[in-house]
Amino acid sequence: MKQTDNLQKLTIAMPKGRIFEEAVGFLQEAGLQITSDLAESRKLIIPVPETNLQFILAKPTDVATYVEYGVADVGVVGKDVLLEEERDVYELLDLQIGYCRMMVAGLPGWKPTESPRVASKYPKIASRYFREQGQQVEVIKLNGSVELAPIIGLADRIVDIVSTGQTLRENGLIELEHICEITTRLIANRASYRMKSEAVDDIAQKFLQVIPRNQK
Ligand SMILES: Nc1ncnc2c1ncn2[C@@H]1O[C@H](COP(=O)(O)OP(=O)(O)OP(=O)(O)O)[C@@H](O)[C@H]1O
Ligand SMILES: O=P(O)(O)OC[C@H]1O[C@H](OP(=O)(O)OP(=O)(O)O)[C@H](O)[C@@H]1O
Repeated sequence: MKQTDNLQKLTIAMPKGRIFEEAVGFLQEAGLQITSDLAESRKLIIPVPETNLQFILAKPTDVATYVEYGVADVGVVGKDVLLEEERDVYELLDLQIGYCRMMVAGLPGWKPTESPRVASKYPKIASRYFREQGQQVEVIKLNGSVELAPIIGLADRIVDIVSTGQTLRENGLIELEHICEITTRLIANRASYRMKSEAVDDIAQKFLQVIPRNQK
């Protein structure tokens, strides 16, 4: 019997796209044998040789869904997704990568209207924020290029992620209100956290050792 046969098998959901490379770098630093050319492959399930681990590559917004349903034991996901999807998962660690911020933005000189409209890829975050501010707004869900909305007159403000600020700048928009900071998190399925505590703890410990090196 191979040494790995005794170990609890662990499936880790990884986000494809923007945070993928940073997350892979993180895993490599944590000592996991994962190759950096994964992004070029179309393979979606990747076993890590000589270990009890396998990765599944998911759309960032779906990572918490795979983890909530237990088809992945742990996942790497942006706080924005957790706030929007409100999935029933444990948030284990702030990995302190994927830094960006959730903002309200709009045109300079923006003035409140009688029936304000806010466009966002994050309708729940936007609705919650304006409700907390005591403001009644209509939230319009978009799937991308959200900065178009105020320029073209679909909405007077947007709620979106800002990182470098380039997209806002190049479209003549400004940051109006700061909602929250966003970073990438390690999450776990609730049952896996209990039933596979050793394997989950082991991966969390590996991640934990890398975090101080990543601090801004
Ligand atoms: N500038 C940024 N814009 C968007 N997401 C960012 C940014 N910086 C870090 N992130 C993180 O990356 C994740 C989004 O990655 P990505 O843009 O690849 O996904 P996506 O929006 O689902 O992609 P798409 O819909 O374009 O396929 C977010 O969940 C967020 O936590
Ligand atoms: O502040 P910046 O560095 O410019 O980054 C922010 C932009 O990046 C994201 O869009 P993304 O590139 O994911 O494209 P999208 O319009 O398809 O959502 C986000 O929705 C902003 O539009």
